[in-house]
Amino acid sequence: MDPFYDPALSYEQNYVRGPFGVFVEPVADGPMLAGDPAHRFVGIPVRTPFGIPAGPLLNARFAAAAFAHGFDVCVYKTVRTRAHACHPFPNVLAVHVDGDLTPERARRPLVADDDFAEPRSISNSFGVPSRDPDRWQPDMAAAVAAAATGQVLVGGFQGTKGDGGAGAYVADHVRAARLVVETGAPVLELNLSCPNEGTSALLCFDVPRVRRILEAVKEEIGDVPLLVKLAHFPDNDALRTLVAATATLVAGYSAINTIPARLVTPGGAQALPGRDVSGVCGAAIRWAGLDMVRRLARARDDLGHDVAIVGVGGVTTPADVLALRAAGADAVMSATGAMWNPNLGHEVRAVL
Ligand SMILES: Cc1cc2nc3c(=O)[nH]c(=O)nc-3n(C[C@H](O)[C@H](O)[C@H](O)COP(=O)(O)O)c2cc1C
Repeated sequence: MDPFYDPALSYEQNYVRGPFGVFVEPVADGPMLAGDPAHRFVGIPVRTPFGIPAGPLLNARFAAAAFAHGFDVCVYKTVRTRAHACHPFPNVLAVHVDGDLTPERARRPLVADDDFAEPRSISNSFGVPSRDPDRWQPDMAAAVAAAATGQVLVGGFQGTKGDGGAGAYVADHVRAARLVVETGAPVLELNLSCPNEGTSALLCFDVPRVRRILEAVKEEIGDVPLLVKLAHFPDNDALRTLVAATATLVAGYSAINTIPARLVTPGGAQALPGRDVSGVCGAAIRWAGLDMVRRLARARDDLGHDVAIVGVGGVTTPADVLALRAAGADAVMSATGAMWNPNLGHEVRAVL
């Protein structure tokens, strides 16, 4: 099936012309025939606690198509407080991993090309592009409005480092959160784990800084549920420290983001212009999403916190969704899997 985001086109071309494939075909029964919301997600009634995480849904047209095709919990691609350019093309490549992308395997280069065969793992390297808030706020509001009964749009955002030091960085997160709330998004998701920012030190591993940011954001947004997006934590003590320090400030944790690895062409040259490391997602990281959900669920139970867990990583089938739910996920999302199978929402509705 043709993906709804076309890797052969630039981010900008996808933004302007997309989505593609099944997502632009008419929907027979329409989203309004979704039936009664049988589940709750962070207190909100939803038809199914399944959808698409931050990334593939570039704007309101993509989000509306995802809702219409039965993805009931959808995250708008992460935005910033100011315009930010996309990394140079290409942004999505096929990545060839023989088996799981373990921490040990991720230390060696991976071959990347445009052969998107199954089992499908890909890399995405955008650098979290954003339009100016004047542009994305009305569009995010349109995405919020595209949700039918039993569906929810999550507003994805992150802070941007500037010249102003730690205080300004915290303030930028607060401003971003406020701008997202202004769109009417009923749930927010703060990305603490982008590996495509040109730094190996992901924000989610810096617990004191994360806590400072979350306290300030929480103060700003009050009761609007806030999710935070995490990377895979190899160290379980570090994960438990993060949960203990933040669980009273958030409505839930989404895990995982991509796993960074060095990408080379089949000939051994650097695969992407200007950056040698890129985030890998899809089949090869399924083990890591499952592992994080299990450990987050254990930490939640041991520490006695009432937080939601959103399982992400390598989900391509309804069986993958059920496995993450059995591991403790309250909701499940698929990026790579949904891009190449836009019918996955309907397939998951049949089992949840
Ligand atoms: C095209 C694409 C763009 C992405 N952009 C973002 C983003 O802007 N913010 C974010 O938090 N995660 C982003 N991600 C990561 C996904 O949300 C998800 O965590 C990751 O792809 C693992 O899920 P998967 O194995 O189902 O793809 C992106 C993923 C893809 C495929």
